[in-house]
Amino acid sequence: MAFEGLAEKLQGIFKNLRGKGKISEKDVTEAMREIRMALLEADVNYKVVKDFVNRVKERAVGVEVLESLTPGQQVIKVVHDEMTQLMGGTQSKINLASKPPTIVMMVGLQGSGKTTSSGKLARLFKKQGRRPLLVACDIYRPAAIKQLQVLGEQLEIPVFSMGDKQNPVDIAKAARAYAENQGHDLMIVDTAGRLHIDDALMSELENIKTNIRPHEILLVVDAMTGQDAVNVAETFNARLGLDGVILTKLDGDTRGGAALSVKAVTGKPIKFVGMGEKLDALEPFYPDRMASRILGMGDVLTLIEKAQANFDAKKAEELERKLRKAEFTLEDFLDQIQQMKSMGPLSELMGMLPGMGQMKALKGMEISEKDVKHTEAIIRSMTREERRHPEIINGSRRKRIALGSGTSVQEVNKLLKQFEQAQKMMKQIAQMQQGAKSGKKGGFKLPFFK
Ligand SMILES: Nc1nc2c(ncn2[C@@H]2O[C@H](COP(=O)(O)OP(=O)(O)OP(=O)(O)O)[C@@H](O)[C@H]2O)c(=O)[nH]1
Repeated sequence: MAFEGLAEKLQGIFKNLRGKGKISEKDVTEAMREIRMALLEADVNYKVVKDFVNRVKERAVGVEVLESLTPGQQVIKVVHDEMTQLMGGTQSKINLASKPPTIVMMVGLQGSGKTTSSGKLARLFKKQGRRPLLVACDIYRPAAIKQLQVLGEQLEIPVFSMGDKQNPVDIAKAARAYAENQGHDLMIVDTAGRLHIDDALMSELENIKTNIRPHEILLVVDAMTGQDAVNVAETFNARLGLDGVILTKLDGDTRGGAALSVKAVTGKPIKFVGMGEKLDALEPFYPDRMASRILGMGDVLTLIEKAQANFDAKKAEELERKLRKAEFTLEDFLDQIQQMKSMGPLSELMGMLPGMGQMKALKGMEISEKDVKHTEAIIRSMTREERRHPEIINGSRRKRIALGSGTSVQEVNKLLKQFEQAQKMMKQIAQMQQGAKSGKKGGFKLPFFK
């Protein structure tokens, strides 16, 4: 996960502060020195670090912080606020045209994830009820047009292309006429990239910009390249005037410097972040939520949104009913696993839970894709009766299930044990829920259930 090293260090520093009943200016100075080091090690631009630390320190040594009842918490709040500001304060959205189609021009270096992000963005807009058109203007990289066409097919979004013999400016102009004709309210233009910034690339992009006057120019940069990404953003901004940035590959183990420096250095906000290779792995960028993730406070809001987008409301209701009656079967267990899987990698989900980032022990416990596949295979190899009444699964049945699922008897045993524990836990939760409903002390409500 991105930011892991930084998050760990910051949490260590905060733990120290929280542990003190009263903190002095000297404590703050010491903490700021450590924060400065942690940010520099995370590859945040040195000037950005300097300004950031100065701002935090100025606020943190104020009377309202030091004299407060919870000075440690107050310092953390100041860091959170300033970090949110550093990344742009609030979410920045795409500029939409008052008269459609909105034209979004995607620019960036080769391999930054430009073509993939064009597809992901088109998908997001389609989900919001728009009619996007993808436009293939990268005539230099032989496979680029094909790549966009394949993405278009997967997403069921039309792709406009005129092959690689026409001038990109002409293609873009023809695409706009086509979009107007066909009632597309949005077009996303995938332009060519180069390995390095060069004059020919910039001139071509300027030319396209002058001719189609896009409402939004988005630069795609790879978070893994750290400060290089920030330099690239500065150069593109100087020549083209960007509206925003898409930071890709934030699912990798980047130290986080780019995310924290781009806005401060270029003045242009990050609008989306790429969180994986899959086409649904593009998220709107919320500075406050990202700051929470970095500071180990979790990102419960994004987690809830993901859950809402992926969990089937009917199934959730059904599950609640079963929970109440303590009728949780292996079939439900399989359903749960499948729904969890569609929310994305477990490691990413755990990073969004408050305090989870710190729990090193959990890392070892992480369920791999392979485990999930085996669990699915085992449950699928059971008969309906066995799934509903696992207590009938005796030795010979276990052998048959192991054989059928291509696993071992030990794995089948392990799964049945895990299920038994899950069932016990579910029973307890159900009892506590009943307690909560009847107003008994100690009851609590399950998240995601009304
Ligand atoms: N892990 C991860 N991989 C990504 C992400 N975004 C893109 N990629 C991968 O990065 C690689 C390059 O992406 P492309 O979209 O082909 O890059 P491009 O910028 O269009 O490259 P050119 O067309 O050559 O300019 C592909 O393998 C993508 O799957 C992301 O957010 N996370």
